[in-house]
Amino acid sequence: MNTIQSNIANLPTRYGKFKIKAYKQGTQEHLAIMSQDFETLESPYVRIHSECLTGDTLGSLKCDCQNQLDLSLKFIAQNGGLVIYHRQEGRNIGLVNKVNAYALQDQGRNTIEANLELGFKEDERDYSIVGHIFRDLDIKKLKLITNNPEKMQYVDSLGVEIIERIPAITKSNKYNEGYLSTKKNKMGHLL
Ligand SMILES: Nc1nc2c(ncn2[C@@H]2O[C@H](COP(=O)(O)OP(=O)(O)OP(=O)(O)O)[C@@H](O)[C@H]2O)c(=O)[nH]1
Ligand SMILES: [Zn+2]
Repeated sequence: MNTIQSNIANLPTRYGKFKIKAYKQGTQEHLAIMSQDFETLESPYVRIHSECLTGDTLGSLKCDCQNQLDLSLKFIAQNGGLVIYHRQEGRNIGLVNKVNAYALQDQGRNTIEANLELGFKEDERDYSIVGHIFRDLDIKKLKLITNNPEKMQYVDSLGVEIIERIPAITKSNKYNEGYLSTKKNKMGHLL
């Protein structure tokens, strides 16, 4: 798919100073958020963060997304690396479908059952933009911040070496316990 990209700009944040670059693939726009020293790093820390408006922005307690994003931005500001803000909301089913999935979860379905009932796979994400960003930013080895083995397999399939996996585990609460246990027991997440 045709991809266009922006120039690099400065982004000072509450976590520290970053540089950002935007990429557009089809109708989706994504961000690479880099530490100041990014270009000097041989094997940067990398977080591929999947967009979750309800968690990242609204502070929803139904998932662990906001805590993971917070942890990643803090860690990368301090230790050097890159957060890819991968804008595939709701494991790429979009907001309307994700809210419908949440309505089904209100009736007792788990996160996988709700997706299947709406006619989607349990995970519809496509990581091709990540490969594009790695090539663009010349990343050949990295330390990946994730609990998701599928992300590791994807990075591996690009021929990019994962030197180390850093777990992205945050404190659970009574609203996301079920979600986290489904991810662990049914989706193979390393939790
Ligand atoms: N369809 C759907 N998407 C959800 C639900 N809860 C969270 N999401 C989305 O799931 C994505 C985050 O996936 P997670 O499984 O939490 O984590 P991950 O990105 O696969 O793995 P980590 O790298 O370990 O964080 C985001 O795009 C969220 O919007 C849900 O119940 N249904
Ligand atoms: Zn979330």
